[in-house]
Amino acid sequence: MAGDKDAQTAPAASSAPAAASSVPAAAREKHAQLAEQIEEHRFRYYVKDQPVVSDAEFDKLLRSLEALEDEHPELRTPDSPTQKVAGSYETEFTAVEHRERMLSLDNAFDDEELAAWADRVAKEVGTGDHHFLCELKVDGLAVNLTYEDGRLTRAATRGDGRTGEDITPNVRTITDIPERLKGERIPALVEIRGEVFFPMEKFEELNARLVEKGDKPFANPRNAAAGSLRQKDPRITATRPLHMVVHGIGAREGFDIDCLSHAYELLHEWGLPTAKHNKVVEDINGVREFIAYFGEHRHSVEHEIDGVVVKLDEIPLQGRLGSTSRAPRWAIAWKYAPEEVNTKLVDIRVGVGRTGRVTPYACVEPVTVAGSEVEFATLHNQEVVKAKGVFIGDTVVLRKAGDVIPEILGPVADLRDGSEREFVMPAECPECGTGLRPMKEGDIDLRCPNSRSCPAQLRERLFYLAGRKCLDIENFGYVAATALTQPLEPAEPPLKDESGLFDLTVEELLPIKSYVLDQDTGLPKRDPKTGEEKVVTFFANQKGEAKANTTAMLKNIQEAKDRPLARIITGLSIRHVGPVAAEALAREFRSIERIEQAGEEELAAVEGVGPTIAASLKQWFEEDWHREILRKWRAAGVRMEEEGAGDEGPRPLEGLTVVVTGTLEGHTRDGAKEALQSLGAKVTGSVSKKTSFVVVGDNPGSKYDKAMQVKVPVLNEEGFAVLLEQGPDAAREVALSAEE
Ligand SMILES: NC(=O)c1ccc[n+]([C@@H]2O[C@H](COP(=O)([O-])OP(=O)(O)OC[C@H]3O[C@@H](n4cnc5c(N)ncnc54)[C@H](O)[C@@H]3O)[C@@H](O)[C@H]2O)c1
Ligand SMILES: [Zn+2]
Repeated sequence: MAGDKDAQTAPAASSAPAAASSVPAAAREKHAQLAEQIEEHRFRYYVKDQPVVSDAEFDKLLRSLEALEDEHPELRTPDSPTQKVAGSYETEFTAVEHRERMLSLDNAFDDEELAAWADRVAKEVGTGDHHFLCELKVDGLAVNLTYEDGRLTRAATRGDGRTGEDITPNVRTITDIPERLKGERIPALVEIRGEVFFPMEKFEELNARLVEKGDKPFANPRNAAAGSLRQKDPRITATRPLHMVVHGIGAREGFDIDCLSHAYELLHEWGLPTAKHNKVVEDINGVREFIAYFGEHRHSVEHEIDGVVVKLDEIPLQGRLGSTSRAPRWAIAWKYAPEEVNTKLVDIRVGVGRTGRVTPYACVEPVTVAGSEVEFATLHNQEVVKAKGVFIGDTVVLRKAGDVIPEILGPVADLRDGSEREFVMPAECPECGTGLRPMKEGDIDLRCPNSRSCPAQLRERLFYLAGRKCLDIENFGYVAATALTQPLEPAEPPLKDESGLFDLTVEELLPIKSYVLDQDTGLPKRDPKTGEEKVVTFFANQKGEAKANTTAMLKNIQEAKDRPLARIITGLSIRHVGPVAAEALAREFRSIERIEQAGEEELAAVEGVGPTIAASLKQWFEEDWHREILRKWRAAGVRMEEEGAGDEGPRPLEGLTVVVTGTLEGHTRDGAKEALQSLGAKVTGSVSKKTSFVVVGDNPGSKYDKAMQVKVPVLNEEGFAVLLEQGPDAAREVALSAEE
């Protein structure tokens, strides 16, 4: 084996140039170099579980080698990396032979290659009926499970396809994998192939644990799966949340099957973890649909996927197509655009948000991933930075999944040279210099407590207030927010907090000169030509008159006074009070004044509010300058009440607290709620002694029992109508009361 391994790391030696070769020396040398690099990467990937390049980079190397061999077929010797499944390495595990070879897969990188493969299949299998089985390509590591008379007797990694590593004790710790198959038609022998994976949502936790112990964190979940499974001590494997998905069958005895898809059904009955999303389709269009569908729903699958594997479903036809030394001809892998890339973590800086939260973020060497260029990635808080085990200067794996904001998965620890340094959370706000602190005991997040005049917080608040979720003021973006709160000139900004927003005059705006700040970093943008910080006169034109946008902005600000109450509340940037809570508050209290007057418990009882938000609201109203904002806005004519709140009809149910449960005929749940609320009742979600009535429809559930327990009057459909039409006294008379 040792000799074998040497040959793996120096393939050029074994394919020494034949004297009369027509291949130019340069091409030969290039080939040798590429082959060596590839073998090195494979070793790091398969044996050390610590690759130093991304899969995309690796695939590119392999493709270049293939291209070179296309050009000079003489270079395509049997020991070229293009012809082999992977390396045969000597490792800490006992080597075991697979009964049937475990192969890799050929790739299709575009529709043309996919269609060419489907055509080739059709040609080879003749005119007969055939189907394509579409499977998801699970991103993990391949294992081979041998079951003899239904008992798991061995588990192995893929290795070079013929010989793998014996990892039986480790695999026995995976709960998905049955020790014994159950059910009928259990064969004398069957090799089950599948992919072991590590769930994304558990990944951060694992790295945090490793870092705490002083061990190297993993760069991504795939490496975590491989590294967890390939542990010398299976007790360590047992602590890792590994799962498996079955994706193939190897050698078998006493097990005749016509289609792979049918075989999976049987495997499922035996208790094996088969895939949930497989689909048999008629033709290449069906394949395309499957690929397109999961391209869009990639992240609603329970494991990471990096593509789709298309297989000929009919097993006899698979046999007719056969395999190359590396891959079956009856299957092909379609790879989605990679979501993970490697890049350099140049720096970690901190940004200050609208509620004062100070968030570290990563500045990386710009890379393109999932179609867009990424320069920054959030790191959430100082604990997350520590838990991820990343240092400034590290090469890191950056992930951008769908619409999700980019994140750093982990460091490529094997590339460290000692120059990397740990991130230290600053003690002071980068924008106003105030000392940072947690707002209450136990908080991980550090905040800048200077919420009124910290320029970053004010700028962010104002930008949010003018934004879509709140006042939706057109022509009022990040530059306007910057210019109004921290201009270069004049020295006094027009706004020192948001109280004066509706009193702005055009005269105040015209002289303003300001930087253009980058929203991601809060730093001034620079002119690409001169390298100097950009300064703009944002509101005035060259003649010193108001720009059309400025006039429009001022007009839009005035119009925004009439936005619905919930949007005004959202715009106050009260901690924890997002649009949903603001809606609930507006619906329940119908005016800012009533919210201010409400007790903490009363606030907390509102569905969608709760104790955290209630406490935060109370705190907010305690600040003088917050109340000043409300006073000035009110004076400027901003709507502080729900429409119709002042002139509504009688509120006969004022003071009542009602719970609605089960389905009521003639009302939706919300409809019933609104009817009650419009008459002044408060509607809550949980029954207590303070509840005035519980309205029950069909299938009322536990709230009904609770009502009976605490002896709250219960109203059925009819009782509910009485309550709405005749009020609480009449309703009490028709209530179903608890049996004494
Ligand atoms: N970053 C690196 O340094 C490095 C080094 C070596 C390999 N790699 C990566 O490892 C991957 C491994 O290459 P490979 O040769 O195994 O080829 P591959 O991953 O492209 O395809 C073969 C493998 O896919 C897996 N698979 C997942 N779902 C499957 C399904 N439904 N049906 C069948 N098989 C399924 C099987 O384990 C099979 O062995 C590539 O993505 C490559 O980029 C990376
Ligand atoms: Zn600050």
